[in-house]
Amino acid sequence: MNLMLSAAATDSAIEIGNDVHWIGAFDPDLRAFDLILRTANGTTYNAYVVRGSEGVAVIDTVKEAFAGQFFSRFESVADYEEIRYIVLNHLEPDHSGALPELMRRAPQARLVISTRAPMMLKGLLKGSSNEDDQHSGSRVLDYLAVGGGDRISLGKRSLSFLHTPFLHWPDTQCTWVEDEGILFSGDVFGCHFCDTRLFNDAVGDFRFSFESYYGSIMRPFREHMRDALDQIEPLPFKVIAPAHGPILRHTPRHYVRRYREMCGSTLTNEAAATRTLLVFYLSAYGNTRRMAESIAAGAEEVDDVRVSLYDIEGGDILPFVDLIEEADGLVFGSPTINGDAVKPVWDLLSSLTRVNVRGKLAAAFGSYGWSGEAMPLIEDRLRGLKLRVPVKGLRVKLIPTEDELEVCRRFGRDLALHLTGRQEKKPVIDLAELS
Ligand SMILES: Cc1cc2nc3c(=O)[nH]c(=O)nc-3n(C[C@H](O)[C@H](O)[C@H](O)COP(=O)(O)O)c2cc1C
Repeated sequence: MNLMLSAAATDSAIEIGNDVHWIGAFDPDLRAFDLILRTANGTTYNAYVVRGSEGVAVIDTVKEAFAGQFFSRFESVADYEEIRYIVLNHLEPDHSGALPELMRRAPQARLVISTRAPMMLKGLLKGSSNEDDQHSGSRVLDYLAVGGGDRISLGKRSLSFLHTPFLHWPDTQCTWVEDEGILFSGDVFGCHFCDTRLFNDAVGDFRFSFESYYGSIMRPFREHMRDALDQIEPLPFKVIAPAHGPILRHTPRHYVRRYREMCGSTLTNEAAATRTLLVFYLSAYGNTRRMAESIAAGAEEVDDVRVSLYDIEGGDILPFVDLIEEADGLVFGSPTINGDAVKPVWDLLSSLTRVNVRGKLAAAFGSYGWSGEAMPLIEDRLRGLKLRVPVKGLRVKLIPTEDELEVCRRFGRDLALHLTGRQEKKPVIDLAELS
């Protein structure tokens, strides 16, 4: 069966509840989303229209290139003059792309955004170049900013809002249609999976995509996710209508439960009371390895600190992401090769964008021959990732001597003491300056 052909043939709205329709777009050819997420069979941009006794509300739009599908589907169930509200659950361009044109077609409509959205609205619309768009852009700034618990009315039916910021943009919110039990959850519970059968009980198996979307997009914000789930779980929802992928009408609570599991603690750390310090390194000739071992040994001397030492040469770095998320301190060691740190270290540091590492303690070290760029470059990256780098990094020229290994041991001890808040006043000797 060619699922995409059937989609192309019918650009009409799909009913998802009583007077509630999906008017989104299918994008079956997309293979990489936002540069970071690979998709197996594309994605959908989900937009919806909710009818009340006094007009309709549109919830989200689609990516600009797919506006044709969106407008056709809208026109199959409503007229532009009927639109009272255009609700954007967040302003990301894949959901706001058709907004300027929709505002032009429905000049009476009021834009409804979260209280965190106005600061970004102007920035998103300033790209409009022709006069009409400029005009709609300035109109768009006449918005209604809503917070948690606020309500807008369509006569007998009303829409209310959940304040769920940072999932995954600062301005994200969810929209709740109580009488139908439909939660329009934005990107939460979404995934990149394109199947025109649209509902979770009708489409192919999309679990891999649901999980990887959480892992790449939502995971860095898991504290915010827990707050959002606290608000979502008590709702008597029958349908969850996310902004991408299948609409969850069959056992939607399973997906909420899965999110709760995924945003819980990833590990069972037997020594939960201790602080954890992870030391990652690579070493071609054993010099950085000797430094790593001495650093780990020094950290081990401090009570209540559990130290783990990992050689990341050639291995898969993904398993470390869970460990990193749970750890209190991270230390990275690399020799300098051709004026840089080596690739597995950069790969591991790149993977840190998948988790929230802000504020964790971090440090860098490594052996070098003459220029020694690796350590300062790693340190810069750690600071860029908003890690805390309280102890200056450590470099040893070529093979570490016993004295230099002793400095490494003190460096490790110093880091561990910082983790426990018991740091000593005396700073570690700066080997880079001695050599
Ligand atoms: C191919 C190659 C390139 C290197 N490039 C540099 C460099 O650009 N700057 C530098 O300071 N050291 C450079 N070195 C020296 C290493 O950093 C030095 O030998 C270091 O002690 C190796 O540490 P390891 O045993 O932990 O791998 C280079 C070494 C190799 C083998």
